Amino acid sequence: MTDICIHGLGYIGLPTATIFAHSGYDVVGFDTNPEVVSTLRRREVHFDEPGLQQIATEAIDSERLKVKSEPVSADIHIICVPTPFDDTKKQADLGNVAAAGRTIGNLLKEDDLVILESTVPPTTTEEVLQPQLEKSGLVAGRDFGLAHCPETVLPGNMIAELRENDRVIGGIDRRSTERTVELYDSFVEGEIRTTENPTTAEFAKLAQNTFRDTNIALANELAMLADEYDIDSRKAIQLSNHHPRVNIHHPGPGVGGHCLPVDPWFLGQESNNLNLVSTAREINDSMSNYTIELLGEELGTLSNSRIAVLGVAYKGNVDDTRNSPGLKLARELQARKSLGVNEVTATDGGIDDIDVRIHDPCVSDQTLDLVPLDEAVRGAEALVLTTDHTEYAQLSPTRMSKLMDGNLILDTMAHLNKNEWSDAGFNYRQI
Ligand SMILES: NC(=O)c1ccc[n+]([C@@H]2O[C@H](COP(=O)([O-])OP(=O)(O)OC[C@H]3O[C@@H](n4cnc5c(N)ncnc54)[C@H](O)[C@@H]3O)[C@@H](O)[C@H]2O)c1
Ligand SMILES: CC(=O)N[C@@H]1[C@@H](OP(=O)(O)OP(=O)(O)OC[C@H]2O[C@@H](n3ccc(=O)[nH]c3=O)[C@H](O)[C@@H]2O)O[C@H](CO)[C@@H](O)[C@@H]1O
Repeated sequence: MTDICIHGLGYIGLPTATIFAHSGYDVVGFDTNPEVVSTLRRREVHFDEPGLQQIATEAIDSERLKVKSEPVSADIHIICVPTPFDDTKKQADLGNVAAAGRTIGNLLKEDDLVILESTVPPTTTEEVLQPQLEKSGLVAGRDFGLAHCPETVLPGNMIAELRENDRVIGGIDRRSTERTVELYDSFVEGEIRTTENPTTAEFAKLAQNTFRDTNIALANELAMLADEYDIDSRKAIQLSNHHPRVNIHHPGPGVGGHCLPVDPWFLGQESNNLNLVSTAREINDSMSNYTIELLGEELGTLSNSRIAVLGVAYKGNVDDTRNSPGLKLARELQARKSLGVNEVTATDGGIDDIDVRIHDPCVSDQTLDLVPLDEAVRGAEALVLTTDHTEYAQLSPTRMSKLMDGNLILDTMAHLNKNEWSDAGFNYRQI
């Protein structure tokens, strides 16, 4: 008998399935993507997450975790499916959550427990998922349990955070909440806090990411302002942060990933009260334009320039390119070529024929036209560092200088050693 069926074996579902298996449960991991299933059955993890390959393989080898392309009946179902943002409707796309609900509804037995882990707009558990489950004829709260338990792990540190982070759990009734707390208590070392309903748990999760996104927007605005005074924004922010009640985040090339650029929109998708939050989103989204402005300022013109964009993962040491600032920058520079935009110099109305080459040591996506480092850098007038991969901290300015035709390095994450690059003859700029 299967104790737990996990629906969706991506960045969240696979580590979760693995940790439950290691906690002694019999777990089936179900994914609708056959490639994910076959890759995992070969004992290969289809994305980079430190430490996961080993513990996932151990869980599969022990047969505590079975990977399947069909869902199974189980006492507990945990939903970890994607919840992308539909940019045209400006709403969360909850199609995967509804589909998982339908699938589970077909398998549901009395006294089962269903837990939604995916990040969703407030009310989703009760208004989108519950009706799908109740198509089974069973009633939530009476015949089966239902709760939201949002995931808060940080990519790159997931294995530790799965155990150590605090959790918020909101069931549709007290018994659903208690059963869910008991389940997570088997491995969570942080505090488990409960809410009176799933909506509060949904809201609290979104508020965390909205706080971070809005804080980064403030840092980005401060960076643009500091530049007007010709001062180092990061030093100023660092000094500010010595105050016991100030904690400003870091500026950068924009905010990427599957969560921060999306979750603030979920929070207010039905509301007219999203003001500060939506402005913050716009500021963070505009950082690619600001980066292009800086490039134009330093190069004089972007026409016929060659630019190397280093880093298309959305942050350092991960392979995830979802909403990546580096990729957005590269695509916007490339679009100027095809559109014939020449706003930066605005002198001759000609075409910005920009040769943009992109490199990333952690990303292997064949569709992105990535090139080896030397090929990206050779003949470039400017390097733009958009991801703080550890590997990039080892770049040799002397070697880069020999390959390049120009001497501009735009270090959007302040990841490199400014003195070392300046001493090597670079015009070093950061955001
Ligand atoms: N990635 C993160 O850092 C992170 C952190 C916290 C919360 N979350 C949230 O967790 C959820 C999952 O995100 P992710 O990054 O793991 O996504 P992902 O795209 O990496 O993985 C989701 C998996 O679900 C599968 N899937 C889609 N529909 C399915 C269905 N109906 N039944 C079974 N499998 C299905 C997909 O094939 C995919 O393999 C999202 O709501 C996300 O916002 C993500
Ligand atoms: C509240 C919180 O911590 N939530 C985390 C977040 O995980 P994440 O990987 O998306 O988060 P970040 O590491 O913050 O990166 C996001 C982007 O912001 C850029 N950035 C970051 C800090 C900064 O000072 N200046 C920046 O510019 C960075 O480069 C990157 O592009 O959401 C997950 C899913 O909900 C959570 O589970 C996880 O806890």
